[in-house]
Amino acid sequence: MTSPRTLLKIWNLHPKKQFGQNFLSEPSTSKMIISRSNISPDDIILEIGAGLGALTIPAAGVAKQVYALDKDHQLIALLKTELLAQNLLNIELMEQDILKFDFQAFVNKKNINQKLVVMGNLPYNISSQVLVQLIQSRKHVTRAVLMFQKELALRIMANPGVKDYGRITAMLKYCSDIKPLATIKAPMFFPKPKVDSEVVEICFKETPEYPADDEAFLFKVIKAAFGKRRKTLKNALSGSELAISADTSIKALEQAEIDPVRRAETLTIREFVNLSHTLSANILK
Ligand SMILES: C[S@@+](CC[C@H](N)C(=O)[O-])C[C@H]1O[C@@H](n2cnc3c(N)ncnc32)[C@H](O)[C@@H]1O
Repeated sequence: MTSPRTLLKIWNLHPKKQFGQNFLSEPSTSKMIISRSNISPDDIILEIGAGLGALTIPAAGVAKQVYALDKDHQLIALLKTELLAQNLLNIELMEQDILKFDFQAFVNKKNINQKLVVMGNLPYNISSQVLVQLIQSRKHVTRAVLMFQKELALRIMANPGVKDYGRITAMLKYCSDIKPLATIKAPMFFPKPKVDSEVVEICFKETPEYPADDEAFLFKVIKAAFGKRRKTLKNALSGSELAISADTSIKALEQAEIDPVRRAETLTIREFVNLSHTLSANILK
């Protein structure tokens, strides 16, 4: 594999900071990630941010099919040429912004009748948005193997009671199991980022352990609760876009057996689900 630095130089390109372009530069790192990802020959992969193909090419060596998207028109042109030269037939490149990607329309168009495995070394600036999008589209996704900046990876794996536990942590806990697969040190990328990265596997559950009657409302409650992190739950909820009074907030919290002066980061998923039920009952009254 030609190094990212050389390849970009040949094409007279520079890494684009605004697209979070830090490319994996060691083939052995890519191989290790693919091997820990446990891809099977039946898997259909959707890769977010193909870049120069560091994960795309080894993934295609194992999976049935890889659909790889990137927003950068110039990188798509570069990678298309590289893939043609290598005669790789089970990769389809798509010039596409993941934040505008419609999973339902995609599986319909490609006539895909199985859940996708999502992969990606995510651009750091859109990592959280992509996670929310995956949670909302998870009926099409069996699992996701994603690389994040270490700090975000630690946040999404945090447990209730610690500072790192936040809105996306709680949403993921509701519907998935997460485990770390590998730490990738900053010098393994070109250009070298300031921090290390972590590869994590997010396995979406068929059914949540504590299913909410209305998942969209549960996610609104979680967002409201974490909206004002330093406030107690009664104040965070009543001052939020749920537009409820302090009385309703206290009543719903008490009915869910949650002390109104607790803070969002102390709530388990079970408590969030109960709270979404008591809040909705009080709002509908
Ligand atoms: C961190 S690089 C990873 C590249 C490659 N997968 C690797 O590991 O070397 C992130 C890639 O995502 C692409 N990207 C950035 N924003 C995107 C978006 N909104 N939608 C799709 N791709 C995006 C960038 O152009 C870049 O190629």
